[in-house]
Amino acid sequence: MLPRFILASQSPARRRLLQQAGIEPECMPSQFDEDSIQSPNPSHLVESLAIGKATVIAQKLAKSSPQSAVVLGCDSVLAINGEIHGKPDSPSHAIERWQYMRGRVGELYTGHALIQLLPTGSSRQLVRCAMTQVHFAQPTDRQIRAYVASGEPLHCAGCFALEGKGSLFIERLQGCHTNVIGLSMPLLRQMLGEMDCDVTAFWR
Ligand SMILES: Nc1nc2c(ncn2[C@H]2C[C@H](O)[C@@H](COP(=O)(O)OP(=O)(O)OP(=O)(O)O)O2)c(=O)[nH]1
Repeated sequence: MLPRFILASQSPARRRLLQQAGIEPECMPSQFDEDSIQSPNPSHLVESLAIGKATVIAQKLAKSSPQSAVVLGCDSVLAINGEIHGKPDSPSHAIERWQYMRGRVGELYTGHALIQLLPTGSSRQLVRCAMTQVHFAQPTDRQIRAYVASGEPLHCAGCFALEGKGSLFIERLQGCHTNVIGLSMPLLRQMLGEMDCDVTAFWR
């Protein structure tokens, strides 16, 4: 019987990454209050938020009958020149963000929290962070306005979708590219391995 893979996220991008890798997750958004955790350290921030999201769902599942399942929570932020940014607040905020980001290099951090629920009722957890450097191109103001008007950047922590129109404005990356989208797939494989789970066990 396939172990359950629970994605504690509403993110269609994260779900798509898993599905494209042959994992069909059960999506259970955590509704975790992301404002409840603040930190000047981006990796500490995203790891804390990721475990907060995963714990909400793991605790809900633990109340039902003991089962084997893994719960994955994630959180992504963009750090640029020491400032940490989540999703833009508004279209005008997204325009300002791009006018600042263009020509610069940002660091996209994604926290990953895995909680393994065992049939014995016990559980164990792992939290890791991955960082990818993002080299931004220099779109014109008109291009920035057009990109923001498309709506795409408004739902993304880095204010761009790497696999979408945003790809036009990213010169290059240094590090894992799926990490930028919201979930580092090689890191997921490594974390599952540390929990004695082979990622291929989730392939249908
Ligand atoms: N499609 C796409 N989405 C991206 C990209 N970069 C970041 N994102 C999205 C993924 C996440 O949905 C969002 C990061 O925000 P969070 O980590 O707080 O997750 P979110 O609040 O969306 O959902 P969650 O808290 O996991 O239920 O930005 C990208 O390159 N492509």
